[in-house]
Amino acid sequence: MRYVSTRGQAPVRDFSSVLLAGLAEDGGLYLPETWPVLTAGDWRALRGLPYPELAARIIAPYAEGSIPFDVLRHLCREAYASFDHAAIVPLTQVEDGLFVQELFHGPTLAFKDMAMQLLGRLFDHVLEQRDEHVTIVGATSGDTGSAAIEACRGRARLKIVILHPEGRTSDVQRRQMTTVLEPNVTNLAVQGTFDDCQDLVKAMFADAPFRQDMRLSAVNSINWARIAAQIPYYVYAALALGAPDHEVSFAVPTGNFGNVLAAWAARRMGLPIRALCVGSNRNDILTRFLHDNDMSVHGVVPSLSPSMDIQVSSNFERLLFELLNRDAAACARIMTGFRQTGRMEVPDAVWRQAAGLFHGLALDDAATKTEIQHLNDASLYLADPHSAIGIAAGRMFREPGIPMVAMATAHPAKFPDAMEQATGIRPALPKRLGDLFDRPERYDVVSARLEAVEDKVRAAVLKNFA
Ligand SMILES: Cc1ncc(COP(=O)(O)O)c(C=O)c1O
Ligand SMILES: N[C@@H](CCOP(=O)(O)O)C(=O)O
Repeated sequence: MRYVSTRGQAPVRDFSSVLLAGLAEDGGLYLPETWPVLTAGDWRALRGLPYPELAARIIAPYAEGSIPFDVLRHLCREAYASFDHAAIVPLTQVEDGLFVQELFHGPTLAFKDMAMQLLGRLFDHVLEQRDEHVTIVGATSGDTGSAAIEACRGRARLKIVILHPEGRTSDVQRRQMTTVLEPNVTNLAVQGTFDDCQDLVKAMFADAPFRQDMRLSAVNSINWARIAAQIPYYVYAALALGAPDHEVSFAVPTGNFGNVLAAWAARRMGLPIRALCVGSNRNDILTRFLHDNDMSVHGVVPSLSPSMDIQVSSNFERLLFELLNRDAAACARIMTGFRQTGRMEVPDAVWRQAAGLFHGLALDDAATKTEIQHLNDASLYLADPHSAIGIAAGRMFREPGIPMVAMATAHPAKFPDAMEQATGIRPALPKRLGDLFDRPERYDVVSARLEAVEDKVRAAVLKNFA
């Protein structure tokens, strides 16, 4: 499979090169040149497969020409071997027609492990083949960072530098990152928001000499491989609930728009998905856009669901490119304007298409707590604040006769303070993380200035690859 940039000015690449490149050189995001489409018979043949096998078969067309199928299958088996649940992504029914798919049974207790455990292994495989090293730089609002660090720790050909917004993650999330002391891991606490961290990562990629010298690579969902590895769980849920013979809807708590974009990709592949619903917290730019074509950046406000404290949703660019019929020049123009003004001018026809494709619901903290309480009281289900927002969106847009699957994206134990406020319960971390608060931490605080962050990255690289 070959990949093109949403801004049309970067080289067309294969899967392995897209994996290593992360962000395209023109600032755009890579997308497959064509979408693989499966027939009803193809979907039926996937029913009942163990998750690792299903994942390998769904990802295979995206990796074709780069990663042989046997290698991909082996990496998928390894990636999901350490998950705590036999089903990997179990489905639970919480109400009539409303299901929850738990994506948090991996090593760091959030859905990011679903892709990251595979990406770490893919990086190793490709770097080994090419005899190369890379420096991964990533931005996190709490979960991507620990999942990426866990997937990359100790890998000889990788150096990883993660930027988190100082004081804006939960303590559990921060410690899951900063207590990993392997020499190839660097944590930077940026004096700013997640949007600042993400901007800094993109600015490092835009600094061509720095990008080249440091051999930068990305693990955020700007990297297409992240999205590809998030498609299989939608397929798994849909097949379990009757696809391809019945439609299924999905509700996804949303920040950077990567998870729900993977659901949209599954639909492009021919999976009969009826509704796609996004849930936001008070950082509701996507909901405002879907309701009123108002994609304007307001300041990021802290919430009970810190991983979704995001205003600039990077993956929206991929949807925009598609809705513009892949007009890369128009996409580049709109994205450049957005960067300059903080407001995205989306043509009315494109907005109408987007609003027809996605439903949106925003919950403030009070409504999030009410939803957590309600699920605990009425369904004996303990949902973390992010998952609760997705479940509320699912309930809101559920239709009779169509199963609605809400994505549970994090374990409630990652947010004990919020859970206690909502339910009086402080969920316990699994045994393997029982001493998390006794482990020593290591991180540097840095201002949200490009030169300051580049200096830190340079120092981290020299320290380990010298
Ligand atoms: C727990 C949790 N839920 C939801 C989201 C939002 O997902 P996305 O950024 O893919 O929209 C995130 C962060 O990305 C997260 O960590
Ligand atoms: N919510 C994420 C933010 C980054 O999202 P990504 O999917 O683009 O990596 C986090 O928890 O770090």
